[in-house]
Amino acid sequence: MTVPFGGPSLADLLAGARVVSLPMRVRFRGITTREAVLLEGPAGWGEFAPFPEYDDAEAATWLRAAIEAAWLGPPTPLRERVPINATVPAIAPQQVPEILAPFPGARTAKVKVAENGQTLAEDVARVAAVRELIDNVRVDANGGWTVDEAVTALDALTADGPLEYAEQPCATVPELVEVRRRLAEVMNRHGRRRVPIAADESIRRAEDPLKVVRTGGADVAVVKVAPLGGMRRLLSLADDLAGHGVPVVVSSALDTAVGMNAGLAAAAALPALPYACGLGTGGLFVTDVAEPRQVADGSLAAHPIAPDQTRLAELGAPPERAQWWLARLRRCYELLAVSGDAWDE
Ligand SMILES: O=C(O)CCC(=O)C1=CC=C[C@@H](O)[C@@H]1C(=O)O
Ligand SMILES: [Mg+2]
Repeated sequence: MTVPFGGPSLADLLAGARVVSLPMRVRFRGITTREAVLLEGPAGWGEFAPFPEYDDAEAATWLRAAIEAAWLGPPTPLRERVPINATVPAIAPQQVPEILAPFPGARTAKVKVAENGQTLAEDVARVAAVRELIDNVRVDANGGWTVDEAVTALDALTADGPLEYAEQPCATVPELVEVRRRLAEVMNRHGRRRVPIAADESIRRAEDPLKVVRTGGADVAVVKVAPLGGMRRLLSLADDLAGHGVPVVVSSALDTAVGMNAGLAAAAALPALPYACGLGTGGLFVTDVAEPRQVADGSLAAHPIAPDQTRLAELGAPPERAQWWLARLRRCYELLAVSGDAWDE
């Protein structure tokens, strides 16, 4: 069997693998339990946690990122702390103060909108409740609107104040281009500040992550370590995006404390960090695999933390789920090995 990027063998990976299952405080992205495989290697810990519905080809990229973290370690940091945004799931307005409590000093909030089964009035009420506590608000629709719905919704959501940006208002790149153009007209007519468009799924799930930028569909790019295949790949994409004048926002993929190490390390190594990062999602778990990092003055310390053995034992996944994850890890390893992938340092 070929060993990918001169890194670990499959036996090395499995030797240090722990499958965990973390209960969540609130439903987020339709899930209430987050499962992950944590890998211990010579450079530290890495996390393999592609969402269950992803196929093996997409999941293999996440494994690449896990191996990079545990066998190669983080890139050289340029800062010690990383500013983060508060993340607000699609909850009722009354729950907003409780959701914002674990983010002391956060100056930016990201609010989920366009949730299945909810109305625009609910989105408007949630954003209004957030604005009472944090005035710089961005929204994330996860591609849930049509072009018409996005224009109507973003018009309504800016009636009482500007939005920092709207993340993935529609699913496809041509729709993002259209929304961006139509919104500029509407905002201009109302004499309001333009709503910049941020691309998330159009970057992390795309064959060509630069396409959305080249076609004029995004002002900002949301970048995540695991779906991009690692910290160094994220840094290299950020460099290409900077060449197009597009800044990045590093976000989590609902990572455990181990996966968060990689997001924070990537953010700490970026030459420019103009936006608060979506790396404050640790608070969405009831318990995490390490003592939770505390948010102070709206930022998190960037240095890596190791998982706690007692917590790992307590959070161990049920045997059938552990088997499912280890079988997935084996298949993804084979895909990486066959692709002959190599570290591009
Ligand atoms: O960006 C943030 O504030 C937190 C991260 C976050 O929102 C997400 C993490 C994981 C899965 C995604 O559905 C979601 C996102 O769409 O950005
Ligand atoms: Mg998003």
